Amino acid sequence: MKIVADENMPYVEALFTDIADITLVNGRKLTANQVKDADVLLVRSVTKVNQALIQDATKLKFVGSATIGTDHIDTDYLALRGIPFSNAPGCNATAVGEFVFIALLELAKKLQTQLKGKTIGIVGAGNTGTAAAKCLQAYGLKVMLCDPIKQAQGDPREFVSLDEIIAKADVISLHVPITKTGEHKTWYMFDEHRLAQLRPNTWLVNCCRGEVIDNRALINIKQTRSDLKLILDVWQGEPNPMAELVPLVEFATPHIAGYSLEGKARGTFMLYEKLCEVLAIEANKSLVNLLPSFQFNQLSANDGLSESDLLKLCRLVFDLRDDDALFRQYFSTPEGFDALRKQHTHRREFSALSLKVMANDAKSASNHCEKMLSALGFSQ
Ligand SMILES: NC(=O)c1ccc[n+]([C@@H]2O[C@H](COP(=O)([O-])OP(=O)(O)OC[C@H]3O[C@@H](n4cnc5c(N)ncnc54)[C@H](O)[C@@H]3O)[C@@H](O)[C@H]2O)c1
Ligand SMILES: O=C(O)[C@H](O)[C@H](O)COP(=O)(O)O
Repeated sequence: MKIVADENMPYVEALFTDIADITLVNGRKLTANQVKDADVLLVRSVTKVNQALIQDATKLKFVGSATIGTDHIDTDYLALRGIPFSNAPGCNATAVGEFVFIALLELAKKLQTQLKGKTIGIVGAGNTGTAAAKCLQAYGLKVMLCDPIKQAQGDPREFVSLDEIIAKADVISLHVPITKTGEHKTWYMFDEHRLAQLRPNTWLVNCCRGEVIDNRALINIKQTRSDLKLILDVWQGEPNPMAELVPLVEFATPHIAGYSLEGKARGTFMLYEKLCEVLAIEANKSLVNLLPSFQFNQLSANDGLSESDLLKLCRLVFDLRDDDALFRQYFSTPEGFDALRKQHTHRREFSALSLKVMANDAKSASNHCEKMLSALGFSQ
């Protein structure tokens, strides 16, 4: 049996060697010829899986994408061919949630202000939006959720409209899939008109898909609205972001919000489990055994962490400034965007770090700080 897999999918060899021969390929440049004798195809978001790619792959019995998004997959064509498909919903939600939290702490630091006290609007309350809300609420921030689809499905959480988020939130973070049609389409959800409605000093975060914001309109509005602050992990036209936009952005990263080591491992592992199910074989590997130990195993923190202390702690698992600096230097070089993603030093999730909080006051041993760090996801 032959598995063709994206070379940027970690742990493929560790998980699939016992099942099949593995050929690793450049996912962005994958050709129909490379796939034609594959039994299994494992991709990431950069590979368009459609009729043109797989029509000659007559032996194909499974396609997996180690991603949350499925906009690169022609699922109708796969269904027509009767080829089972699985993505990896939720695999990198924690990574995205922590990315948003850390990026906002970084932005507050850069602007010499505080994140504490701000009201956050989350647009799209699925896996990643919920994970972001969890971190932000753990830090005591007021979070508003907008998700008309979940609301209509009877999700018991409280929801508000997008207009209310735009009118009331200090920070807006986007967590929707890219959809081009229908009542809730998200393509250019933030077009010229919506961008013009943003309140003074709004912080806008996009780590879902670039085309949810009209990037040309964003460039135009930033020319006159320096009060708007931007954190962009995703870009219209990847892998070629609009060069004029990058200097206008406070933090710029190459679509790596979901790139924690845990998130990537979870994505590959979910496909491993699914393929075992499809092939009716036992899944005898374990996810825990894949992950290396973290270099900072256990730390003690003093009670009463300031926002600045909290950011220092977060930087131990992920220092966003490194990715931002590399992005500005290399995004416009040939293949620079993809190289930055490939060479991204996989960060860990908060759970990799065990923290013991030393109470300043013996009476407050079970203190607020300990609870907050635990709710953020740090181990204890
Ligand atoms: N930057 C990254 O590294 C990264 C990582 C993971 C996911 N993503 C992207 O983020 C997207 C969201 O991921 P997820 O795991 O949260 O997906 P999800 O499917 O769990 O949640 C998406 C939510 O958006 C809601 N939604 C759809 N249209 C909406 C609209 N018009 N207004 C408000 N809400 C709307 C849906 O009802 C759903 O609850 C993915 O589709 C993917 O494109 C990016
Ligand atoms: O949709 C997703 O899951 C994310 O966008 C994912 O992080 C994309 O990463 P890629 O598959 O391109 O490595």
